[in-house]
Amino acid sequence: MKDIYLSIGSNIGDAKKNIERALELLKEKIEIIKVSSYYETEPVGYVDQDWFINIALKAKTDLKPWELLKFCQEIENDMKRVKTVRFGPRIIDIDILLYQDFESTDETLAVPHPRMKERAFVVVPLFEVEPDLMVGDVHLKEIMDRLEGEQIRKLGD
Ligand SMILES: Nc1ncnc2c1ncn2[C@@H]1O[C@H](COP(=O)(O)OP(=O)(O)OP(=O)(O)O)[C@@H](O)[C@H]1O
Ligand SMILES: Nc1nc2c(c(=O)[nH]1)N=C(CO)CN2
Repeated sequence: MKDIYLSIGSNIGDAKKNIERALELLKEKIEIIKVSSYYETEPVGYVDQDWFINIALKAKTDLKPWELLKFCQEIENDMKRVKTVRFGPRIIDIDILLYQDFESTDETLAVPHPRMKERAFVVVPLFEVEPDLMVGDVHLKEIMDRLEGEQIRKLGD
């Protein structure tokens, strides 16, 4: 079994429920080890949209990297994700952040996720799940300390 880290986000409808549904569907093929708190996060990239709810999780799986991508995309499709503008609103978005020590720069599957280090909505929940994580040769704590001031708060705070 390989260790994997995923990021999940939603900003349409009941975002928390959408994420809970995605977690249920993910459990069919991956063993979830730890899920972060739910975070309300300022939209990044395309700002004229509602805030997101984001989480990160650690899991174990026997799926190969591209099988995992396909599985995540099937869940997005099952949940009727409709593509609009780039970085725009979505019912559910599941990104593969890390897959054991696998590395790829392929456009269809880039791992470690190429934009994860600059995104507080990824790094803050991930830090909660695995504070000692290394991303390549950089400690996640160092990445956290370098983040710009993008707004993020735990749901309910
Ligand atoms: N690590 C990865 N996890 C998920 N999808 C990936 C990854 N690397 C590349 N992709 C590809 O990205 C494509 C577009 O994904 P998507 O529409 O979710 O992008 P986005 O969420 O708008 O942007 P971002 O990738 O910056 O989060 C997918 O078709 C998928 O093949
Ligand atoms: N806060 C936040 N902003 C985003 C998100 C997201 O999940 N959370 N996803 C995006 C597309 O990848 C673009 N912008």
